[in-house]
Amino acid sequence: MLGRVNHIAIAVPDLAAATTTYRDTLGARVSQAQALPEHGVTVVFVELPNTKVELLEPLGADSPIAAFLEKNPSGGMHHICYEVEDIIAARDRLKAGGARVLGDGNPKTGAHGKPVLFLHPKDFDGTLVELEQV
Ligand SMILES: CC[C@H](C(=O)O)C(=O)SCCNC(=O)CCNC(=O)[C@H](O)C(C)(C)COP(=O)(O)OP(=O)(O)OC[C@H]1O[C@@H](n2cnc3c(N)ncnc32)[C@H](O)[C@@H]1OP(=O)(O)O
Ligand SMILES: [Co+2]
Repeated sequence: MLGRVNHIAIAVPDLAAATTTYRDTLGARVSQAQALPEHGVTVVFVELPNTKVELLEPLGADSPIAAFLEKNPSGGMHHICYEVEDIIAARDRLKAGGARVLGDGNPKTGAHGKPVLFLHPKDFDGTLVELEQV
């Protein structure tokens, strides 16, 4: 079911500072910031030869990453995104196996304009899993 790792996400308290760290200190290519109000975050992507790192900071009052940053004020690894060919088939197979799909269970459009879903971290070894249909 799983394809490539599309991105690994790091939640940060200050996206501009984290962008400077990756661009200047680490010499990486970093995209322009994308505000995603429907997801409660602003993101940039660090472009790497074999995958991407998504840096994300809260956007708005109800950001889903606010509690994470309260527990991890310096930031931290937030989720891993795997590519799938058929996100509905993946969702249905996972739900049939008892996994919790977050939100209303229907895919939303992610930062890449593709359908995404999130799976509860408690069902996947303490790791928030995002699936992106490619
Ligand atoms: C889609 C746009 C973009 C893209 O790539 O295209 C993005 O990736 S946007 C990313 C931001 N959006 C999301 O993360 C949506 C899914 N996330 C959620 O719905 C919440 O963050 C949730 C439910 C995973 C956690 O919410 P919250 O922290 O408010 O709830 P709890 O405090 O009740 O947490 C429950 C339990 O899970 C642990 N937890 C929370 N976040 C994480 C995490 N990132 N990794 C691992 N574990 C996590 C939390 O510590 C609680 O554990 P407990 O032992 O009960 O304290
Ligand atoms: Co993501």
